[in-house]
Amino acid sequence: MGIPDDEIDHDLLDFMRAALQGNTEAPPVAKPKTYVLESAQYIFDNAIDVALSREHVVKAAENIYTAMTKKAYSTETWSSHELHPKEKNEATVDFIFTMDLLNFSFWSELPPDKRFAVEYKGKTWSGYWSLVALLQRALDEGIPITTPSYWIDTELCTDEQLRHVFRSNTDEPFALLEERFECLREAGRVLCDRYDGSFANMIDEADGSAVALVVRLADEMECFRDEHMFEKRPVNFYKRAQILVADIWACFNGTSFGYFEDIDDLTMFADYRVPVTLTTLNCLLYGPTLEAHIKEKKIIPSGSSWEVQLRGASVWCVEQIRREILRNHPEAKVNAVLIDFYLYDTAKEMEEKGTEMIPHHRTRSIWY
Ligand SMILES: Nc1nc2c(c(CN[C@H]3C=C[C@H](O)[C@@H]3O)cn2[C@@H]2O[C@H](COP(=O)(O)O)[C@@H](O)[C@H]2O)c(=O)[nH]1
Repeated sequence: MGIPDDEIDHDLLDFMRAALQGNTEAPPVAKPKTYVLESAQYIFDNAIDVALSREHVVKAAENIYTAMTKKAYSTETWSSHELHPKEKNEATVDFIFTMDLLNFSFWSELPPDKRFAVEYKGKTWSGYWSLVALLQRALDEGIPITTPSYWIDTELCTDEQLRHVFRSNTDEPFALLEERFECLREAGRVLCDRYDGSFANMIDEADGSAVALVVRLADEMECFRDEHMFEKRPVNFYKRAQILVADIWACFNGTSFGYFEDIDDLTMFADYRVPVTLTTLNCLLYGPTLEAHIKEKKIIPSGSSWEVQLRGASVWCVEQIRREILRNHPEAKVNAVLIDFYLYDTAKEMEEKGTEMIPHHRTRSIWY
């Protein structure tokens, strides 16, 4: 069986053919690569504690395609969420950067009325939405929490002030608060030193490539460098760098700041919520020891073999679902980003409905 077509570098092949015919023009600039999909395939091929069910992937692909089509699931869905910013301007670019800089580790072992929560617009928000709510709350209070130059202003942006921004409406503090402050400081320094204090300028530098922007984020900001070792090899997930670019793309409907020619090259975002949906759909399977560990809500250390297998298999599973959908529906407007968004929203809907699901895995880190 030959190499799948979408893994052949056609630019390189064209260049080699031309060179053989004596045409020695400058070679094409090598396309940047995140190596997330290669990492996911390597992890999956060498995993012993996770597996995929081909039969359920095929079934899930059809069900997901049907549901997404019925819901007309598209980039427009992103802005339909109540708390997501609606304006299509640079302030929204700053908002999304801040949001995805801090988009990690919201899980809590406390019951819903005791876990970290933010009251905003008459509702109580937890998880990812508590972050979006507290950013909106700070802006309403006149605190420029989405402005990079503010994050490095030691006079105004004190830890005290940040603790006020991240205050909870319960007794539980936000997880990894100090690490979040460090993310703001580091990103603030880089954006102010190199991009005139604006992520929009960094988007410009990527020149319409989502992959180049993800690579630039991981290269230039340690807090986006979601890289680990598995079986003696480096593996990349770049979850927050990828979801940042995806959120910009979705918010701006692929235009303006959200224009990216290679958005389809992004992968699923390896978090702790979507694997629950994949498991509930019986696509992602855990070995008995790992499954028992997850069901007992025991900690899985960041960077451990189990955690890397779980994240890699989730990315690879969504890739198989994506390929299956496009195999049966070549015209479908789906990519890993929209499938991922749909799976995350489905996880939240199932949670709301009290659907019986395996608990999400417990890893505490700044990566997701
Ligand atoms: N793979 C993936 N992971 C996502 C999201 C989102 C929210 N994305 C919004 C944008 C478009 C979508 O329609 C959503 O409206 C958050 N997360 C991750 O989940 C975890 C939070 O879980 P919980 O504590 O239950 O809120 C945490 O790791 C967080 O980083 C996503 O879309 N995909």
